[in-house]
Amino acid sequence: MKPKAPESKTHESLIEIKDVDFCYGNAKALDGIDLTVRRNEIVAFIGPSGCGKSTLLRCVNRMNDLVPGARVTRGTIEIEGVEIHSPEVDPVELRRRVGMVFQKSNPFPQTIYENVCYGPKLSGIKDKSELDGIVETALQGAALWDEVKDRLHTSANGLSGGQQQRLCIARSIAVRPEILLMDEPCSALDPLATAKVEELILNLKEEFTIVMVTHNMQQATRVSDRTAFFYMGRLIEFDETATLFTTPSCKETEDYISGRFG
Ligand SMILES: Nc1ncnc2c1ncn2[C@@H]1O[C@H](COP(=O)(O)OP(=O)(O)OP(=O)(O)O)[C@@H](O)[C@H]1O
Repeated sequence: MKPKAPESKTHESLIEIKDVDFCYGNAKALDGIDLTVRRNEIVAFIGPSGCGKSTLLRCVNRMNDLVPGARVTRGTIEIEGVEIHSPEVDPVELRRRVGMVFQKSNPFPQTIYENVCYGPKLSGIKDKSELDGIVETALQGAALWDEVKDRLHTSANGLSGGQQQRLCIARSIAVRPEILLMDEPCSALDPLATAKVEELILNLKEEFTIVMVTHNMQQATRVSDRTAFFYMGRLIEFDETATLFTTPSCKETEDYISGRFG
């Protein structure tokens, strides 16, 4: 008898959000969100402006902790079965495991090399050859190595917008996170740079689990496995991307994807 193949990790739940309400002061921004993200999938969050996509994204690595008065008021968020607000979870370590890429690329005003090895250095790595290896691997992973390998010690500000965004992705993956959160990572890029970053995101899926906010519905269809549609702080529908965009179950989803509002 053939030995049983090792169970695929593809469908394992990595992030489990259960019945989450979130408030900024007294204003409720999220209402009863239930959503599970599987390992090595790409989930897209879509919906009209102000519906809570970025808020939910920032809940996953507790970035909202930095906003005064902002808090989860109900429900739980677990990563690999551990509630991220429990006392044993160090938010700094959580943010290493759950990296973030922002809408506008934000390289530090330093060299390309220094940008990528910033996180690893902070975590105590000092050995030059180890850092060199980390920088090369991260830049390769971000599909930027060939373009910058001869100018690693020049300023990151000399890169194009698309290259800067890939540098920020390299900086995020240099600390080996498990999850990458991306908040409209292509919204400041032209179509060519967007295509490169989208291709990169698809490749990163082999190693990472990705949750991305996008206003671009074509981008969600090109890149994501599953899509979540939000409206006024609620998760209206969450399904396989092809299903959600072709045969949505809810009227609000249909109205939004067909451009009737938003
Ligand atoms: N720092 C903040 N303080 C107070 N309210 C906030 C803050 N950030 C967001 N909000 C409010 O929370 C709600 C959800 O905002 P959020 O940014 O999560 O929406 P979004 O769907 O990501 O919007 P967009 O697509 O425009 O980025 C909005 O009503 C917004 O005004």
